[in-house]
Amino acid sequence: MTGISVTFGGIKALTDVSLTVEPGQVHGLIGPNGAGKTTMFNVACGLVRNSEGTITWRGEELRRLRPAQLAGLGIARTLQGVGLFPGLTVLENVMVGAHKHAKAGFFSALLAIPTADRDDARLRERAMTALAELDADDYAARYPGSLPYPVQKRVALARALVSEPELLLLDEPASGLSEDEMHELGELIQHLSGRMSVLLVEHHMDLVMRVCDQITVLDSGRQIAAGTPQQVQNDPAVTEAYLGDAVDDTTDVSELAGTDGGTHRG
Ligand SMILES: Nc1ncnc2c1ncn2[C@@H]1O[C@H](COP(=O)(O)OP(=O)(O)OP(=O)(O)O)[C@@H](O)[C@H]1O
Repeated sequence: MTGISVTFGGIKALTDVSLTVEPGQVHGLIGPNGAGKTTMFNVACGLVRNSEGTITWRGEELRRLRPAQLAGLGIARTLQGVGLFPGLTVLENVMVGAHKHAKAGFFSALLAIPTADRDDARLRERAMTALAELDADDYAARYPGSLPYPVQKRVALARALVSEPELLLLDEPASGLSEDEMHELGELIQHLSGRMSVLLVEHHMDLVMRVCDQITVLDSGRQIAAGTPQQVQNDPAVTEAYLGDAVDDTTDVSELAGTDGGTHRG
């Protein structure tokens, strides 16, 4: 992504931000509240349109990226929160993520079209494999609403993984997780980077510093630093940006709590 700018109703949320997720690398996107991380992430998913800049994927410029195109491009994402379908079982939710691999497709399978039987079996197998990788296969027959939040997050991740993406976009995957669960998530992300690239938007610095190969730091919609975890940690501009945020947090943290990232920083 090169020279990305985004304007919301006259307000610039991003100004000339560039980042490249290299193959097989974990790229962290960090910054204080309201820095523009979610906006940049949403541009990468096709949920927000950039007013300037270019997105290049597999050597080709994507002129108009739409969320529905992602799977076909080999890109999968998880969003903040969980976003599972409450009326489908865990297994069915994950199968939705795999449907591009089936000839007839999951939806034909739901309609019980006979020719879909073989595809359905393949989908189930793939979905079960993804759930097993996330240690969530025991919950296959359960409904998401009956499961603890961290398990729901694992299922959402399984749904993203089942399409075997080349690039996985993760928006705050550690939110709501315990220390132990976060540690496991870190190990999983490192493990996954053996077979895909990862763009990680995350507030938990210890996780970011542990798993990322490269980090881009935003503040007030601008890129203020980029480099390895060590380079970024030693960058005075980064410390300064976070120090300012800590002061803000004491005043408006309750206002920010429970929002989905489209928050204003006083
Ligand atoms: N849909 C929107 N309409 C108007 N302004 C928006 C919208 N989404 C984000 N913004 C603004 O754009 C800026 C960047 O917000 P963004 O949510 O991308 O930051 P962030 O770094 O993800 O923040 P947080 O860590 O709090 O989630 C903020 O000033 C925010 O208020």
